[in-house]
Amino acid sequence: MSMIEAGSERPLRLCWRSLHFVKYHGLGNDFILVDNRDSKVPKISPEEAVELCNRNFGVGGDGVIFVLPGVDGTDYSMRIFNSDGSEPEMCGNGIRCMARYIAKLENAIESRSYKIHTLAGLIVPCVREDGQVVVDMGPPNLNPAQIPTKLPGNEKGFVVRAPLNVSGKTWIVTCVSMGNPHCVTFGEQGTQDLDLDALPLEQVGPLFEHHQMFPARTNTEFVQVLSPSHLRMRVWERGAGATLACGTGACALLVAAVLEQRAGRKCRVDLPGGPLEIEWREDDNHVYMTGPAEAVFSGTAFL
Ligand SMILES: N[C@@H](CCC[C@H](N)C(=O)O)C(=O)O
Repeated sequence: MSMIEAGSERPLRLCWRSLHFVKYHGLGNDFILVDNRDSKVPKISPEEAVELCNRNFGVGGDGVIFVLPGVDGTDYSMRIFNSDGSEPEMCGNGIRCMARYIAKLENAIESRSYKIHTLAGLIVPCVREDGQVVVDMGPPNLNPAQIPTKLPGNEKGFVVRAPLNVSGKTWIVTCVSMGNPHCVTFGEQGTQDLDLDALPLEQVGPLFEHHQMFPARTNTEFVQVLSPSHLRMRVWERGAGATLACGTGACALLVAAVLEQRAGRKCRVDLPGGPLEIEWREDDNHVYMTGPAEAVFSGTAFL
């Protein structure tokens, strides 16, 4: 028999199982981290992740990240469930948090790199002694079919400065995958600069996320160019909504800014939660992200 708790649609559980977790954040993009090294299967379901991420009825977070055993010679594997229960291929702020968590679990006392298998391929974070984490995010993918987007590529086959009609307004967008899909815009057609503070993100964000041109939905970065080495962004994340930071998004916007000849290959990217240093190196075509990741608290959740 189940009873309904006052003020919620949730049945009152008469028995439950417990789950140890550690809460981390990367510039305010916050995650519930689970030590899942004893199993190849995540300890909780996507539905339970939705409950855990609820900021009133659960722990609260933008996602749940699992530290799983490595495969094919990697040290570990990462899987993540967004706060809506969907599973993205990669998570930039999240992998910095995971690297710090692994260093804690291993009682690492010096700088250490980890080979981590993800659904986006091999990602290599390095925890520095100052606590900053440098992540080799791999190469960007500009192939429209693999981003994926239905927007047509230009003469080089890339979606760069393409028009996208969003509820009657034409935005100019560049699409990049960092293992997960990103739609980057510097503003509407015919406008010079995007006023990020005036942007109605809660209204316009979902229109991009669920746009028919993005069969797997998309993360969307709205960008202001402060200088050729200094960018500012707000983000509407696929499966999480408006977040304070998006690491893969910061990488995608740097690539888009270079392709649109708005910035150089090494930039400071200001997100609402703080700055990241992003570099798209010509020698290996990889994107590198440097930023913090902090543990906030640990606890036991009841499921
Ligand atoms: N905030 C993350 C991105 C997490 C996944 C994203 N919501 C998606 O569904 O692709 C980051 O820092 O990259």
